[in-house]
Amino acid sequence: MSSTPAPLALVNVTLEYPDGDGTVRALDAVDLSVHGGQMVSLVGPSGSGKSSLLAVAATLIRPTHGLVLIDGTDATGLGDKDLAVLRREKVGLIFQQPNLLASLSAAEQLVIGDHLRGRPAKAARAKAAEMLDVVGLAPSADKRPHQLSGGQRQRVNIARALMGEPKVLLVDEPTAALDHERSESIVRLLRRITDEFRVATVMVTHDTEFVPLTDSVATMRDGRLAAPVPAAGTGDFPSLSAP
Ligand SMILES: Nc1ncnc2c1ncn2[C@@H]1O[C@H](COP(=O)(O)OP(=O)(O)OP(=O)(O)O)[C@@H](O)[C@H]1O
Repeated sequence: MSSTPAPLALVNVTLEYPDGDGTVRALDAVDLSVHGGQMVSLVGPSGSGKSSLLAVAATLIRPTHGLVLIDGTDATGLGDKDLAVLRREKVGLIFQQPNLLASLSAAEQLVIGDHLRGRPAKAARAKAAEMLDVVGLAPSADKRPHQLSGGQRQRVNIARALMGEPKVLLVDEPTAALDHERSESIVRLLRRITDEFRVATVMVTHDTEFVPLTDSVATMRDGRLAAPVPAAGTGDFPSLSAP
């Protein structure tokens, strides 16, 4: 066993939102630990707390109680500035909608936010080229969003999330806007990235057919998270062993 801390650990996390005179408990004593190279599917009915869990893990929302450990650092103990740095350096976020800027090329989408990391422009451009290559988009580096397919735009989104070499990748419904074939290739890409970069990945998904491509599946219900179970055998996925 390695003594390296899990890149992502939520310990007894509770999140309450104000609701009229009372509160809604969106997360209720959630424990989750994700290791480098591990990909966890997060499933559960609408309103069960999946987006809340991602937002807390991303340090975008502070939990009401509990600890959020990112690469061993307790995010709940940090001020806003340090939190922003931690997020930028350790966490990659991939939402359903790529949110790309219409006037920028694929490469420019990756470079534009990168100056906040203090990387020189030339190195940022080289990193962007490298990451576009990782997601199979090197030939499209100069294309703007309208010249790319939905799947390609999602690949740009993924490449952008990798620019800071994150330890944690949080992915919210990455295939919601895509057809079956493109959805499968996006989940396979996330699987490969998780393996190659040894990142700790949590993917919220409604597409349970892709769950077997991940290592384990954790189910949310009413803000409570059941302990993850192995994903293998949770669905019929004949092409699972294909590269
Ligand atoms: N900003 C908010 N203010 C008040 N209540 C909220 C807020 N955001 C979420 N909630 C409530 O918290 C609970 C969990 O919501 P959350 O969006 O995390 O669930 P979800 O599983 O992601 O749902 P979906 O699959 O529909 O996206 C729900 O009862 C929801 O109504």
